[in-house]
This record gives sequence, structure tokens and C-alpha cells, in this order.
Amino acid sequence: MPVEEFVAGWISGALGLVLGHPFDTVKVRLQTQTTYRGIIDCMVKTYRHESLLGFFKGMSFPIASIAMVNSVLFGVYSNTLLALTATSHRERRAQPPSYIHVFIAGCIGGFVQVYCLAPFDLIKVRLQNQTEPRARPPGSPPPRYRGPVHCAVSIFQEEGPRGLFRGAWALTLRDTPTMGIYFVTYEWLCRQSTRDGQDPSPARVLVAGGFAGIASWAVATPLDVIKSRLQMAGLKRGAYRGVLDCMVSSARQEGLGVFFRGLTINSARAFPVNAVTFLSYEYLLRSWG
Ligand SMILES: CN(C)C(=N)NCCC[C@H](N)C(=O)O
Repeated sequence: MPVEEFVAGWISGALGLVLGHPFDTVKVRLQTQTTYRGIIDCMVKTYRHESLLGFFKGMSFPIASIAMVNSVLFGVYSNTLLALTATSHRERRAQPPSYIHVFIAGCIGGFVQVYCLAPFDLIKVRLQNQTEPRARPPGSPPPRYRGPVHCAVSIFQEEGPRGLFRGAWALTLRDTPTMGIYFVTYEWLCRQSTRDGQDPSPARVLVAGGFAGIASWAVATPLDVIKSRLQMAGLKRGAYRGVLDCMVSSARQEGLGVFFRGLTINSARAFPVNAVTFLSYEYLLRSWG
């Protein structure tokens, strides 16, 4: 099994992650807290209350973990395409795989990465939702979690081992089809106005990667809202009975618009993150021959 796709996926995931983390913090807060009037209000309050560091809360942990998850996604995707089409990454421009093969490989990559992603994503969401400033006024209560390890241990102790996989089912429903859409959009945009057999230019890779991110997140946002709520719900026992219950009670209480909460910020984040992810992934693999 070629491993360079896994390594390139890890490095490109880390680069994309640093760029996108501030957007991600605002998105998670908008989806799970009702104290903000919108993106700007959330950014202003976060900055005033927590300084610039507030936007980077919980980032060190995703760099190590979510970048590893990106490596699983790209590695499994590329190796599934190899199994389906018998072409390696460098042969695929000359012999492009069909879109159905790209879609299937993307879905399989998305499905496999969920089980690495679920505990890491849960910890990230819980840490991002802690709004206490770093320098706390004397006498104010400490944040519930002191950091990623403390958060993981507390969830394990309070909610059991299954607690670490809270929201995993919503994550599976979110990521399996959307990763298929992600890779199909990328391939389709790369192939437009690139001559057969040639590598797409860096500008085309950036645009194709950016729009692949936006297209997949547009489809993923409703289940992303549900996933984040189920992950936070572990703190309030018995809040939701499952994915469907969370969907129905969120829609009843807040209207159908709730499913699109975070869509604008998700799209603004998705373009630069995925443009950089695909550009670095493609160029690392090309430079390794
Ligand atoms: C809709 N979904 C879940 C995705 N398209 N995921 C793939 C993009 C991964 C990238 N690190 C990001 O966070 O945007």
C-alpha cells in the first residue's frame, strides 16, 4: 500500500487546519450557543472577552489529531482508487478514473476517517465552547476542562468509553456522502480546461480545492449542526435521544433555519482551508516523484 498519500495528507491537513481554525471556533459557537447575533457579533465578543487567542482555542490538539485524520482520508481515498482502477496517483492524469469510482473512493475514505475523527472532534468542540477568558477575574469559576487530555479523561469518567464517540453516527451520516462529493467536485473542476493527460496549474488546484470544500460543506452543514449539538448534549444528561430526535426538536424550537446555522462561516472557512490542503497535497506528491 503506497504510504506517501498518507504523509502528504497529514502535512496538507495541518496547513489547512491552522488557516481555518479561527473560522471553525466561530462556527462551533454559532451552532451550539444562542448568545450571539451573528458572525460579526461572535467575532467581536470572542475578541473582547478572550483576545485573539480565543479564536485559536483547542488548536494544538487538532493539529496532531485532525491532520492525522486528513492523512487517513487522503490515504484511504487514494488507495481505494488504486484498488478500483489499478492506477497510482501519478498515473491518474493520463488515465483519469471515472467519477463514479472517485465518488465511491471518497465515500469509503470519509467512512473510515470518521472512526478516527469522532473522539478528536468531540474534544475540539467541547474545548471551543469554553468561553472563559484566559486571564480569569479572581473568584470566577475555572473552565470545566483544563485541556485536551483532561477533557478526554473527564468525558471517559463521566460519560463512559462510548461518551468519547458521542455524535459519531451523525458524523458518519455527514462525512460518508459528502467526502464523495468533495473529491468528485475537485476532480471535475481540475479536469475543466486542463488538457487531457496534463497536471492542472497551481491556480486551478487552488480554485478546485476551494470549491470542493464549499460544495461539500454546503451539503454537510445540516448534519454538522446536529453533530455539534449531540456532542455538547452529553453535558446535559438526556437532552436528545438520537440524531432524529435532535433534528426534530431543533427544528421545532428554532425553525428550519437552524440547519443552515454556520453555513456562511463554514463556506468562508472551507475555501482557503481546502485550497491549501489540495495544493500542498498535490505538490508534495509531485515533488516525491
Ligand atoms: C464536508 N466535509 C466534512 C468535508 N469536506 N471534509 C473534508 C474537508 C476536510 C478539511 N480539513 C476541512 O475541514 O474543510
